[in-house]
Amino acid sequence: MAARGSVSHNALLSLLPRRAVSLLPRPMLSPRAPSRLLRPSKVLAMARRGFSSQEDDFASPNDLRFEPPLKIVEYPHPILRARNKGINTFDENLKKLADEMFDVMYKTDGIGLSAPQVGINVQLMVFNPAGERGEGEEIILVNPIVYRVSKKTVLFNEGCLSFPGIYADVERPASIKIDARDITGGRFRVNLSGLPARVFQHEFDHLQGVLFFDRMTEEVLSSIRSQLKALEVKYESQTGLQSPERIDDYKRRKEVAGFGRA
Ligand SMILES: CSCC[C@H](NC=O)C(=O)N[C@@H](C)C(=O)N[C@@H](CO)C(=O)O
Ligand SMILES: [Fe+2]
Repeated sequence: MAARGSVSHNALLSLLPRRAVSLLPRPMLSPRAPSRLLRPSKVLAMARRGFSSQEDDFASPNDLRFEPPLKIVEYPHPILRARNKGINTFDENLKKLADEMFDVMYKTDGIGLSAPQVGINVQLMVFNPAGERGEGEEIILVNPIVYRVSKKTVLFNEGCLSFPGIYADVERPASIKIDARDITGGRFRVNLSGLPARVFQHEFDHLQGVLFFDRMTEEVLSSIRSQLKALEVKYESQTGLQSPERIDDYKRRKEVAGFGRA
């Protein structure tokens, strides 16, 4: 296994099934607005600069400040719906943050974790589909961008660390092509399929403020409605605040329809 925090692009490639990926720019989904297809000229300019469309809104040192041990933020905390800033400082603090995210992910039996789930609103995710320290490969992705998803979709019974104990079916593309930066700031492109594609998409959604129940059918959503309400009640009694969202008043977010395709 590669050392924590230093998973290389090559390690990621060796882990995952891979088909040749064209280097030609293709329409890309912006992390700021996942449903928006960017113009090829804009994509090219962004690729040359090496940043996503959020370059005007990067995280400051203050945005990246954290106190270990990290705690998982649960639904319906508004942090999970807040905007997540891009990262352009690849320093020791970022490595420590990723390290701490792995710690809390393993402790809570997770296979992936996004920064907003630990209260840090930035474009960072970690995952290890093996779910055990010392097994599988630890992947860290910074400023990920999805530029292609497969037409083929698959159902999977998903759980989310921000919704403890709740599992339900979510349909997502079977495979996906992404651009991202690694923990040192190096850029790479990769194709994901199988469980890595599933975990990536779940975490990528978190980076857009999208939660797994936003992608459930009405029928599936009904099956977990009472559990979601219980979390809303728990939030209200713990914080003394009104829940910022209620499943009973739920209106599906337009941008999540069609897996981010306009
Ligand atoms: C299938 S994508 C799930 C990713 C999720 N990450 C953040 O919320 C996650 O790790 N969820 C866990 C509840 C999970 O899926 N855990 C595994 C291993 O225990 C499980 O099979 O429940
Ligand atoms: Fe989640």
